[in-house]
Amino acid sequence: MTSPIIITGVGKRIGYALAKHFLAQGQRVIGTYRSHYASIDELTTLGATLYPCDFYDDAQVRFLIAELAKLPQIRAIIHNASDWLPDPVLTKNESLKSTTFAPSQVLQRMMQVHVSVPYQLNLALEAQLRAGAGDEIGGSDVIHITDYVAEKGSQKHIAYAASKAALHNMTLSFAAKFAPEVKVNSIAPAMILFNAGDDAAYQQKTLAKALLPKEAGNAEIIELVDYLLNSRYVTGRCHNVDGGRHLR
Ligand SMILES: NC(=O)C1=CN([C@@H]2O[C@H](COP(=O)(O)OP(=O)(O)OC[C@H]3O[C@@H](n4cnc5c(N)ncnc54)[C@H](OP(=O)(O)O)[C@@H]3O)[C@@H](O)[C@H]2O)C=CC1
Ligand SMILES: Nc1nc2c(c(=O)[nH]1)N=C([C@H](O)[C@@H](O)CO)CN2
Repeated sequence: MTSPIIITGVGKRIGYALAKHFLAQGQRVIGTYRSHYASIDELTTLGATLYPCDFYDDAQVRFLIAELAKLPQIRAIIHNASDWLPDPVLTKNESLKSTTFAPSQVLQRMMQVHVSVPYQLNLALEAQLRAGAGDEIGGSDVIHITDYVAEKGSQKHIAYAASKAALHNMTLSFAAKFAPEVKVNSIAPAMILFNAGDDAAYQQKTLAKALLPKEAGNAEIIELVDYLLNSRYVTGRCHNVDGGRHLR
């Protein structure tokens, strides 16, 4: 039985595509999901081991960690799960415009899903990651999927961007802590996949932000993950997949 690759947030889009990709390679995949879609049943049928876990629920996180800590070794952890929460809109006449969460709740949630849970999983699974390297320097991996806005900031997703910046800072710390067996890298995407509600005006405005105005697609992430997993010398770095947004 091969050492598993753990992927968080496999229910849809990039996480789902990553899980399918590794299953097709014959790789053992362990995934976490929050909402149950038909994709979850499909991944189970394809042989994935899946754990339901809402990262906002501490009891579910504790159970997930306890289960994963039973593994003897782990080939890689890909921290993909993410909640793209906008900042609440406040007006001087209202303490809080009709929005779902207060500012403190938005920041707490962003730090929980993008920082606290990856931090807890990395610390809890250090021994398994080192064992997963076999006898090879750089033989196992942690990948933090951040966001281009971690370096640029965002006027409408301040808490989200700050939490992604914190996630990348953990790449620096864990890369030093886990070497030489384990490589730790960030992948910072920009425009990979639009969402169903993104209208033509939004899409045109967003594409125009990059030198290469395109919706990159899952393959850009999958191929970079494969490159990092096959490397034995790349660690502690951020790998941008952003169409040259920084030069626009
Ligand atoms: N798509 C893009 O263009 C870009 C993506 N990225 C990053 O790439 C990664 C993948 O992106 P994408 O596939 O679009 O992400 P999505 O937002 O489409 O999916 C994220 C996954 O994480 C899960 N998730 C969200 N909140 C929680 C939670 N509290 N507990 C457990 N799971 C949770 C979601 O579950 P559920 O289905 O229940 O909501 C979903 O399966 C993310 O880290 C994202 O920030 C960065 C820049 C651009
Ligand atoms: N968890 C998510 N994070 C992000 C998403 C997403 O759909 N889910 N989407 C983006 C956008 O594509 C943005 O990069 C361009 O508008 C950012 N993060």
